[in-house]
Amino acid sequence: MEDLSIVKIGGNIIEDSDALDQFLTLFAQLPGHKVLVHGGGKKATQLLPQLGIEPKMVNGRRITDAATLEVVTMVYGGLVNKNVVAQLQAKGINAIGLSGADANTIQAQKRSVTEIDYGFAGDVKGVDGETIGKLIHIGLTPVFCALTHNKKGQLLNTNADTITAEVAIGLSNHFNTTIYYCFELDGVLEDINRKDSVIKHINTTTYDTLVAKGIIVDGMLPKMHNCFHALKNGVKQVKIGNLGMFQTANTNYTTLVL
Ligand SMILES: Nc1ncnc2c1ncn2[C@@H]1O[C@H](COP(=O)(O)OP(=O)(O)O)[C@@H](O)[C@H]1O
Ligand SMILES: CC(=O)N[C@@H](CCC(=O)OP(=O)(O)O)C(=O)O
Repeated sequence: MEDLSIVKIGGNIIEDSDALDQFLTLFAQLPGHKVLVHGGGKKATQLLPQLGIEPKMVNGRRITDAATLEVVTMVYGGLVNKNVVAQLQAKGINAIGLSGADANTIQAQKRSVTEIDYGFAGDVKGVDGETIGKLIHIGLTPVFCALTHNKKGQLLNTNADTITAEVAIGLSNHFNTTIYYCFELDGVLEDINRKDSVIKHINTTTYDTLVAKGIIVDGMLPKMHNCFHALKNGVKQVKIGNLGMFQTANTNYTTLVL
């Protein structure tokens, strides 16, 4: 099987035009088959109050009422996705922007209501790895936003880290997949105030200790959960850090192991 890289770009990079340009240059240089997934949660959180809608997050996931769904559809599927695609085209990459509804690539179901009603938030049910693989084999580079659908006409908002893990799992029957979760730091840090305190390897046991010590918190919690889920379901490697670092001999990033 051929190798394939799935790269997730974090919200803080999307917000900074210079950092985004640098990131997309590195992504364009990445050899072999590749897929990009982007979020944009930060942009949505900034825009929602300007439109009179209060942003609400619980455990790193957005409570998505009907008005919020309209805004995130415009931001993730429109503004962010189309800008990223246009910038990749300018760098010689034949990118194609996709939501999960496009070519029915990612089906999801509305998250069931337990003690929290997340509204139009979607849990992924299935990924059509074969169709995504065909797009890749005709020379296209898929760029996924954080939107899925339920195949009954309803768009759903799905965490971009989850989309990354599920698309990687769906492609693992067709490629040897490696996930790179990229954000503004070099990896998971032992001390959030010391950028050089990167933890090089995390397994499920050390993860539990890091959570118990309060070292891994906030957005890092669902990200790490997605990392282990991917490794348990056919993804070969998961790395967290900075895309520039992965392309050098420097190993000062975080590698997840089971
Ligand atoms: N131990 C840690 N090391 C690094 N980042 C951490 C850690 N614990 C929590 N974080 C937070 O996780 C964030 C990245 O996850 P997330 O909020 O999902 O952002 P993104 O959209 O950039 O992927 C970091 O910006 C940081 O604030
Ligand atoms: C359901 C849910 O939480 N969806 C996320 C999707 C965007 C995202 O994940 O963006 P980042 O990766 O930049 O955080 C949200 O609306 O914030």
